[in-house]
Amino acid sequence: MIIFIVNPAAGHGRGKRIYTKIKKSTIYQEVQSKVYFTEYPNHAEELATEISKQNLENLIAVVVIGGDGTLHEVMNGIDPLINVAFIPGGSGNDFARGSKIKGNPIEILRRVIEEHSTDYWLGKYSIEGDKPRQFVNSIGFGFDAAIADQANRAVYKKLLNKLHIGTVSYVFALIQVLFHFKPFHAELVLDGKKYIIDDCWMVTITNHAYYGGGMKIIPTAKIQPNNFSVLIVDKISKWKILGLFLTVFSGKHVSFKEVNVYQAKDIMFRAQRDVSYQVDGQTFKGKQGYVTKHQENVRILGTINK
Ligand SMILES: Nc1ncnc2c1ncn2[C@@H]1O[C@H](COP(=O)(O)OP(=O)(O)OP(=O)(O)O)[C@@H](O)[C@H]1O
Repeated sequence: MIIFIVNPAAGHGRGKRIYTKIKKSTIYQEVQSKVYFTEYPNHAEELATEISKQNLENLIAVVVIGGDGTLHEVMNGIDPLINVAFIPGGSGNDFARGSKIKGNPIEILRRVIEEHSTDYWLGKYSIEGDKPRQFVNSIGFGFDAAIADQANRAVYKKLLNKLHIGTVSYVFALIQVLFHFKPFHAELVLDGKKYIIDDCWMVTITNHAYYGGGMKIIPTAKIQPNNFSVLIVDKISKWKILGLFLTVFSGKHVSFKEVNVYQAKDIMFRAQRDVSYQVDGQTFKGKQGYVTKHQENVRILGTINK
């Protein structure tokens, strides 16, 4: 049996269109299934929690159709022993890029039924000592999160998304944030080693290479149990940060002298003031975060086996 959790609003209706297409396929008729549609923010998490309480012996996987935000919610509600699959229907879809989920939705569903899988290690994070939650792709503090925050709140985003040029809203937001952003003082502890960052622009902690809808934020980042890849940008000029965002799609930005990449499993971040941070694309404000790699793996179905 397969349980679908569909966010009909993801990707401006793409989630719903994908499920409609799947429903008409022959492979869908071959397998017993149940579907839940999300109706509001955090509903996917509630549904995943409910599903986890049911004793479903013949469950192959919970298949998420939506964006990275929906997957983030499901991962925070689901029992880690339940297999999860992801059919990208959002606007960013970085998890699909990072975990090699390729092909059209029917092909992905076929691989789910054939139980092609990849092990995946989530990140665990706690902000200001709050109850830990999990992230799928990345958590990042500073300039990039401020851009995402600005874009998420901007009135022009909806319009540009409708015109299918949503990325342009990030360019507008980048320019807006660039004018008023002030680097901050931060302290970072990577596996016990302390780093003082005087003019910190951003710190990003990732489970795989992709971010922000296809940017190769840390090109060398690999899915693995032991470490995150951590990117620090400091002491950079406003002009050069523009250059950084132009080269991030190719991954060439990591050769800038202001960009440093580390590997670490336990990370403590503390800024001197509240800064923007993003978790799997959702933006917030905070000062202090603790991030650690999840010990247990989850099994992601529908991937292209390596
Ligand atoms: N029925 C609904 N109507 C409106 N919003 C919803 C609904 N169901 C869920 N949501 C919210 O939609 C938001 C966006 O979902 P999601 O991140 O999956 O898609 P996306 O933003 O299009 O894709 P991506 O994160 O890959 O860019 C989530 O915050 C989720 O809580």
